[in-house]
Amino acid sequence: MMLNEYSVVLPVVILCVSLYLAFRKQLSLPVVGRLTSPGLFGFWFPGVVANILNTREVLEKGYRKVCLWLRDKICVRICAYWFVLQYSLNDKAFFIPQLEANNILIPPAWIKAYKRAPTSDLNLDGAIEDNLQIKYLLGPQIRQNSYHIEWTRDSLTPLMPSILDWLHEEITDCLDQVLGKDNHDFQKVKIFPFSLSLNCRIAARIVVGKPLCRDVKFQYLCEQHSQLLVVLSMILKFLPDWCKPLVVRMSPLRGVQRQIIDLVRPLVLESYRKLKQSDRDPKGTATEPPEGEQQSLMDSLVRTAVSRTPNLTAEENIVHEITMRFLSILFLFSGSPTLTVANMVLDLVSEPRELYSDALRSEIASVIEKYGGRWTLENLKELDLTDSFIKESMRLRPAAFTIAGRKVINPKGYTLPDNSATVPFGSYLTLPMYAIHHDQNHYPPRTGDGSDFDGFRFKGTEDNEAVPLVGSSETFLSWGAGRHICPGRFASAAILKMCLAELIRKCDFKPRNRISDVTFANIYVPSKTLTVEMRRLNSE
Ligand code: HEM
Repeated sequence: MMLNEYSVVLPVVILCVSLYLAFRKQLSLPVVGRLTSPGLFGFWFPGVVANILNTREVLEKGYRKVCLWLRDKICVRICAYWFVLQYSLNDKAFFIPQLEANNILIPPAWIKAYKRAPTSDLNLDGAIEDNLQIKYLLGPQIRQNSYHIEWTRDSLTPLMPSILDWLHEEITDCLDQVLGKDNHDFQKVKIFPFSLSLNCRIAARIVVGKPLCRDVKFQYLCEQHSQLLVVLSMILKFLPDWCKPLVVRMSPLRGVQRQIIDLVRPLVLESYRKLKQSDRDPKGTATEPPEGEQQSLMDSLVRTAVSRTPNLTAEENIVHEITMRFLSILFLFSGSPTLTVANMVLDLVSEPRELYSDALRSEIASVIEKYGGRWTLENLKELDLTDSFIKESMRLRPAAFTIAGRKVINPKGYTLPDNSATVPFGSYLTLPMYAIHHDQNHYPPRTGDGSDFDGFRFKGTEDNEAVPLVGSSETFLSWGAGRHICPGRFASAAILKMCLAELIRKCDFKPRNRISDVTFANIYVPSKTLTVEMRRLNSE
């Protein structure tokens, strides 16, 4: 048999990783996952790989509960502790051995204490940096000076009422592009790429405005950039720090960024020069909608950047800084909002039409008619069924299995709220969102056919108040939790509602079965090749 370099390198890599895992400092917490006992060399490795491939099953195993009656019987409790491996609902943390670090799952009972933990102990930036590698891909300033959070809260959200018309226009134009303006035949649309392009358009319209957001080359570059960030962050995660810049330089990323910078430059410079000439609002907040052809929030982004970065004066540095900030906002839109739009359309076509589609269509038609064909924040608030439908879709199909990940950055470690263990520096803590969202004690199945999906469960009834889409709670964690809860959730909820309303108002969909989603490690996404048959309605 011929020996090649792989037959030598691969066993050495497996041996090194196994040795590292076997001798890594062990936690005194229960372990959940396959083949997790550190036996002979190499036995950890398949266990860790199995945990990556079966994250959902492993997490559910750790969360699983016995019925409350059994839980109260002490002998069953002891047996359950040792044999059934149910931790979260017994108010215990557990950990899943992974390659990069210990991944500790916090039980729901500790969420309040978890949210209050000081940032000097548990830190989001550390978790983001390790997972998304933003420092290497978009530059260290994005998280060191994260003024886009302030911009989202103080400019984007308050200006939503004035920019809804632009976004409405963009959704319509995107549908024209995908389905054709006058074509009323059914067409197969790949739902994930469609959703990605719609969300990239929305982000571009907000930040760079028209006409650039309509430029086909610019649209292509934005979509390519968003996808490159996902792939590269996954690769960089497993490489040593010293070679990361090299890998990024060898990838197409910098080339795509350079082209985007060239296209965005004139807009940034126009806004910056305007700002220098005016002495308006030095605090960097915007209270009025922008005017003029460009119709974007570029002015407010430049103003926030300049007020939060006093040493930013050279024009070329400003161009680079603002483009990178735009690309991080674009990345935010190409993540959860893209998955949510794809998932809500898939839920719409796969759930019984008579239960949801018809009711949503008539709610949307009556609201838009009442307000003369224009969407406003006020009339979007009247879409109670639409609000609930999107929330149910987000509940059942969150973008990840766990959420609110934090890294332990205190060198002395972090002591768990029940004092059961001190988790060492570098570990990750996170909440088992998927398992909480799928817990039938919080969310009973639909009456009638027992399906998990109950699209109108969050709407108000005579006995219960509505639970709005933007709301976050210990049983609905899609927007995160605590001090880092998503600042874009108000803008995002309005945009999601308008997207679904416009899709339902303007299109007809053929029903289809929802085939299983793609799961890998913590990721849970619809398949990129899934198609939905849709056509423009004649009345439009
Ligand atoms: C479906 C849509 C969205 C979902 C489900 C979502 C969810 C989240 C989650 C789970 C977090 C982390 C919270 C935590 O760790 O506790 C987050 C953070 C964040 N989101 Fe969103 N998001 C969405 C859309 C957006 C949009 C459109 C924007 C911006 C324009 C945005 C801006 C941000 C920012 C800036 C942060 C970081 C906050 C911080 O570091 O303190 N999000 N989002």
